[in-house]
Amino acid sequence: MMYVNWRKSLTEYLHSCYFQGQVYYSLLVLREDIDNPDQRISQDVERFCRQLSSMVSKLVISPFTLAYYTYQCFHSTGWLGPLSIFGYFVIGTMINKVLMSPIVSKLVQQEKLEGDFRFKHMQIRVNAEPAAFYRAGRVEHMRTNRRLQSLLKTQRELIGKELWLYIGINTFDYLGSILSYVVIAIPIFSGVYGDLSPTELSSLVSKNAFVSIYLIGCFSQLIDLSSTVTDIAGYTHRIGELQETLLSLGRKKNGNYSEAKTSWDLDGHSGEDPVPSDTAFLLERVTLSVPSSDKLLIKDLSLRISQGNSVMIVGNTGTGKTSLLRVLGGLWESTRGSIRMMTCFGPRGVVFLPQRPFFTDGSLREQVIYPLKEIYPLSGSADDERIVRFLELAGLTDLLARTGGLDEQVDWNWYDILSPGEMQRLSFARLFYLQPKYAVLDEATSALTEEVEHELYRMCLQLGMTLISVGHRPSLEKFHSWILKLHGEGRWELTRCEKMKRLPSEEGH
Ligand SMILES: Nc1ncnc2c1ncn2[C@@H]1O[C@H](COP(=O)(O)OP(=O)(O)OP(=O)(O)O)[C@@H](O)[C@H]1O
Repeated sequence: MMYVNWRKSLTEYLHSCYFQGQVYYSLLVLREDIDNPDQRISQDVERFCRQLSSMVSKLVISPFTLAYYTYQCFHSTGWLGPLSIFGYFVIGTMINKVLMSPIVSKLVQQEKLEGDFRFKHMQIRVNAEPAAFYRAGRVEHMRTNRRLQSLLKTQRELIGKELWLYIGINTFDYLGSILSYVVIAIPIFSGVYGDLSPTELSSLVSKNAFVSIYLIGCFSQLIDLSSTVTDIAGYTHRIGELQETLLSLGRKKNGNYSEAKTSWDLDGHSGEDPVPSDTAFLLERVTLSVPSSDKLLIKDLSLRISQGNSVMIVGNTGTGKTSLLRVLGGLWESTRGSIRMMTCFGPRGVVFLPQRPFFTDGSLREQVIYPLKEIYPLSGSADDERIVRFLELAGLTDLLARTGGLDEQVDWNWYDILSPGEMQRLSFARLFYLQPKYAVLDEATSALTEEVEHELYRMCLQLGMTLISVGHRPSLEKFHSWILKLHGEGRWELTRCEKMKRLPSEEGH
């Protein structure tokens, strides 16, 4: 029995070494993740602490059990027993090391990809509303799936490699059981136990009985399996819940916005309702309340937003300016009245610049052309020139140098390396690139100076966009034909803006 315990102690020790490797690499990955502020850190810290306490307990106990059983083994078999067991496990360790090395690097890769995948999820959760304004569902789905696929591929490779390690560990377990018989056989056949009766001898041998050792092993495997089954049951439950939620959301889909309008239209067909081509939104007696509290924001608003008639929405904080844009974008439903969006999302229709700029992962080009997956409508150097020109117009020439080119794959988080003003400038570069007929700007220049704001708005008008903007500065009024003032509690006021007329003469300067 003592040989068996010996073997177990050494196996445990080897496992703890392997475990130590895992923990060490977890630490490296953790450090890498700290560079990217991520909810994952708290989970990793928790996991790490659990692993660490388990490892420390094993490392503390192992030397004592090793010393004790070495002595016991030496006592009953002489030097031969401990030496053969040590030799056996040294060979085992060497083979295990060969099998473990590729696993450790794969494990690191898997942890990194898992972190990237979770980070992407977190990014979408945090920026759900801005992403929805961009109708970026499909493109973000594609990008997230790409990360998931590479994570799954690495996990499959890891499982393949772990299989060989487990085969190795089990083989050593099995051969170790036989070795325990061999070790006890040596003193028996060399006459050390010559004075024992056959009954006493058989009881000595039965202490190392192979079947009982293996049976215990089988039972512990079964017990291990039950924890796996518990995990699977938990995951299945969670996935079931998610599926039910998605199904119920699908059923509740906003009737005012058809499937065609949930994505961007690049061909210019809105697909339904033959309507005056110069109208973007038609609101008839719209009443709008906050969904969660029924707080009345706008009552009986009728408005037609058509080409050339830019509208500026003003009002105090919390009066419902952004909420009105949410309704226009189909993110919220109105309480009463009808809202018709008569154009499509995208370059031929309307593009929203949400209050919080939204950036995805990827190169500078991907930020500018977002949420398009590919450049549009030009390609090659002509498109590069356009992008560079629009970056210049947005005042971001230095960004091109910082990123090292339009297509340089950067692994930074765009939110970390851009100032709020630069984020807004980059959003405008995107808008210039997409050149929609209508641009909905929600405090899109709040972090910029009046001069820069003037330049950016002037450029929008030069590119033929009709603006629907939310803003606080009176200096913005001159870019709009109408001012919609929200007073709160449902009250509003629509006035014609005379200042707009002065703009063309200014452009001459
Ligand atoms: N997602 C939400 N869920 C519930 N209530 C919300 C949500 N977003 C905003 N509100 C509430 O709706 C009201 C109007 O908010 P909204 O964002 O439209 O204000 P706003 O006029 O754009 O203000 P600001 O000038 O600060 O941007 C506020 O009382 C706000 O607390």
